[in-house]
Parts: sequence; C-alpha cells; structure tokens
Amino acid sequence: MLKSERLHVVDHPLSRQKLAVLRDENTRQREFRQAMRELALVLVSEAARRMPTEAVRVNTPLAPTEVHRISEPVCLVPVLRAGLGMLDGALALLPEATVGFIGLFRDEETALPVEYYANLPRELERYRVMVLDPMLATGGSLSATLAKLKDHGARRISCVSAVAAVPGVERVLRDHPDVDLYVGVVDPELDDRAFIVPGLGDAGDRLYGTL
Ligand SMILES: O=P(O)(O)OC[C@H]1O[C@H](OP(=O)(O)OP(=O)(O)O)[C@H](O)[C@@H]1O
Ligand SMILES: O=c1cc[nH]c(=O)[nH]1
Ligand SMILES: [Mg+2]
Repeated sequence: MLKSERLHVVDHPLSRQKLAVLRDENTRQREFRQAMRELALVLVSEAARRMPTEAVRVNTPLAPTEVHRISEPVCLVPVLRAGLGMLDGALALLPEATVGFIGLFRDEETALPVEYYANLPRELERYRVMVLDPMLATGGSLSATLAKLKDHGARRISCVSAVAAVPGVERVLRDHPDVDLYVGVVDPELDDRAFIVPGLGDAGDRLYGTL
C-alpha cells in the first residue's frame, strides 16, 4: 500500500457516495457532471484544511466578535478539459479565488501530455495554488503541469483528483516531493492504454458527452 504524508486519501462517506455515481457506467452525462462538482466540494474542503486564517473583527446583529478569514490568495488551476468539471465546486467554496488555466491532452498513442494552452496569473508565488484534475493516471499530465506552475513561480501547491492510480501517485511524488495530493481514491493499476482500472473511464468524455 502506498504511504506518504503528502498523499491524502479523502475517504469520507460523501466522497464514497459521489465516486459510486461516477464509477457506474450507467451514470448519464448530467448526473456525472453533478457528482463531479459535488465530489470537488468534499475534496477541496479537505485540501483547504491547512490554509492559514487571520482574525478580524465584525459586528453580528447583537455584538462585536472575532471571526477568521483565509489570509492568503488562492489560485485554482483546472487542467483542461476534465479539470473544468471540478472548477465550479471549487469556486463555490473559494469564490474570491483567481483562476489560471492549463490545457493538456494525452497523445492517444504514447499517453504523453501535449500542452495546448496556458493562462496563469502573474506572481504565482503570492498564491496558494490548487490544481484540479479528476484523473491522475500515469502522472505525466500532472507532473508537467506542476513543472510549468513552478516555472511561473508557484511554491505552495496542492492537487485535487477524484481517482488516482498507484503509478501516477508514485511518479508525481517522485518528481514533485513538495506537493500535496488530495484524492478520492487510489486505484491499483493502468490498462494497456494507460487508463485507470477500475477507474471511471475517460472523465472528459463523460463530463462533456464526447464518447
Ligand atoms: O496521468 P496521465 O496519464 O497524464 O492522465 C491523466 C490526464 O488524462 C486526462 O485528460 P485527457 O488527456 O483525457 O484530456 P481531456 O481532459 O481533454 O479529456 C485527465 O483529465 C488528466 O489530465
Ligand atoms: O482512466 C483515465 C486515464 C486518463 N484520463 C481519464 O480520463 N481516465
Ligand atoms: Mg480525456
């Protein structure tokens, strides 16, 4: 069994419930998209657990009191396309977050990532960066994304995925030992097309109906 203090498996009844919907081949596009959004709420809550907060004073209708607000800016980075399926849920919890985008697809023959888009905020070192991508298979896409974010200055990075596979987790933690991974579940293996088994199929296709 994989063990690392950087790997956080969010084994919550709600994430189990959402994964049950996502994994089922009979789940239709609309329910799949909804379950992915809701799973993002659970995973992002956990990934935000260590964010720093600062005390501020407010007045309730009855009395002044001290409250706490997240004290550092957050940058969410969905990896297109499938990462978009988690963005809305993440923004529901972090509505002030800045959003950067990385576009990657896996070449069908080689399973290697091909970058086609990037739009990131300047001074990424100022932010807590949270990468959103439902699937972590070989780890090639996430490893390339993290290298790009670090080139742009990112220093404090967490990654949120619905389903990870053992080889992908090992690869990312080896390439980027300073990054935290928050995942719904870790599956054992990949098939000969580098799909996660049992996984949930192609997340982008199931979110957007391009089967
Ligand atoms: O760990 P890896 O082996 O690199 O695979 C994971 C990547 O594959 C999927 O994207 P895909 O290439 O299907 O693009 P899409 O989101 O546009 O469908 C997924 O969303 C990850 O980005
Ligand atoms: O199983 C997998 C692997 C890569 N991308 C997906 O969407 N699913
Ligand atoms: Mg895809």
